[in-house]
Amino acid sequence: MSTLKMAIQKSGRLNQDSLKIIKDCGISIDNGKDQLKASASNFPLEVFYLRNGDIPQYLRDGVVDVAIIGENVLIEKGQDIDFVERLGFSKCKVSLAVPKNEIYTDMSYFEGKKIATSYPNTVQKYLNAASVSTNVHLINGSVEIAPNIGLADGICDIVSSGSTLFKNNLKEVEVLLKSEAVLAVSPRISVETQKVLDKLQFRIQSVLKGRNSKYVLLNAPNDKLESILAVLPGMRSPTVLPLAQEGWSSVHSVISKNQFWEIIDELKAKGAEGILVCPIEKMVL
Ligand SMILES: Nc1ncnc2c1ncn2[C@@H]1O[C@H](COP(=O)(O)OP(=O)(O)OP(=O)(O)O)[C@@H](O)[C@H]1O
Ligand SMILES: O=P(O)(O)OC[C@H]1O[C@H](OP(=O)(O)OP(=O)(O)O)[C@H](O)[C@@H]1O
Ligand SMILES: [Mg+2]
Repeated sequence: MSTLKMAIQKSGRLNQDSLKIIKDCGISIDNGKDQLKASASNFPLEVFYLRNGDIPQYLRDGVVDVAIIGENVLIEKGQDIDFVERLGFSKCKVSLAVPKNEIYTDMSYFEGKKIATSYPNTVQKYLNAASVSTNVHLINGSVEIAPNIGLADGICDIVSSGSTLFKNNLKEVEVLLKSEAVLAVSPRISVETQKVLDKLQFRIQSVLKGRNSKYVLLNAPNDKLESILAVLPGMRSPTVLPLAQEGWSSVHSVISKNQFWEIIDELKAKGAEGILVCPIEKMVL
């Protein structure tokens, strides 16, 4: 079997969650701190620790077969590279921001002005779509400081909680895109290696489904069973087992994290008792 070469970020925001998802797929890698490359002992996988910004080019050249990377970086530097899975972590936006006390109505604000950013292509595309002519100034870090030191009138950078903007007296005025970590694939992946990727992707999907679901156990009086079962989805349908105590049943089901609290409230209102909620490690449908 051929070996799948995967790039992950060497250090930074994506590193820990990328290693965690590989681990949760049951794959053991030696992630010694100073190594730039590591092999899995129980799956045909090699992991390369690289700078996030360099990864699109490595994918394009086929130096690596797949990568865990922010969708924002693909949009900026790898429009020709597809991704096959959204991974549900490192969620953020790429936004334009201006000093807090500026009056902002629309994109015409930026006409003839200067924007500092690490995302020049993304910004330029947005400016073109709005037919605004602006000077885009590339800087690689600490972008939010630019307006305060007179380097630019506005900035375009990643926004998550908004606290970096707040601390620098800036306000978000346009959201250019929303992003999360994705599994990107080299256009040069071989047919043989694609088979290994399919296996890995199957595992990743099982892990993600598990992360997005909870296993719920509860006790229900038999006379209320029907209405309780009506709010429970389950994988196929809920499991119902008799309790030792006459007139009661134990109900087991799987609930999506998104609907979780609504369903729990409804279950309680309908007479469910002793509700237990457990994490799901993996889910294979
Ligand atoms: N504050 C944040 N909240 C959520 N996700 C973020 C945040 N900042 C960055 N990200 C996501 O994590 C990715 C990596 O960000 P990070 O700042 O660690 O690396 P970088 O400096 O852009 O890249 P490099 O590895 O080239 O140094 C970004 O491309 C983005 O997708
Ligand atoms: O909206 P917030 O939650 O404040 O997050 C946004 C900040 O996070 C990122 O920087 P990071 O902390 O990764 O530092 P960096 O500039 O060194 O990459 C990004 O470049 C923003 O500055
Ligand atoms: Mg950063």
